Amino acid sequence: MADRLTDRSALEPLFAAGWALQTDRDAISKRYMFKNFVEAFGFMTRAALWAEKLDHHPEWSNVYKTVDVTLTTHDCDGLSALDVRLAQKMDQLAA
Ligand SMILES: C[C@H](O)[C@H](O)[C@H]1CNC2=NC(N)=NC(=O)C2=N1
Repeated sequence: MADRLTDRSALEPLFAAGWALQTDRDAISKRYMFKNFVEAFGFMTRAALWAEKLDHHPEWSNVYKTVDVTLTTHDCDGLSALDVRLAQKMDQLAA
């Protein structure tokens, strides 16, 4: 079971990389834009395998070449270190 993130400084590099805190819940979101649908769906496929490996899963949606991602930890009802890890991994995969 993941613990709620107490050291919020871990989020600063993610804000610099385009992630933002949601206003209505303890969650971070980012919009990824790709060249086309195949690039967007390829990203989702690779991210899904990492999500499964980390046993931590995104809330996300895809329209054509746009992927909207929200990360939070349902088990602790807020952000945990797992969200930071998955956000970093997704940024690597999208680069
Ligand atoms: C039983 C299972 O490991 C848990 O329910 C995991 C699965 N994936 C998860 N993903 C996310 N985002 N939050 C969770 O709390 C969570 N819990």
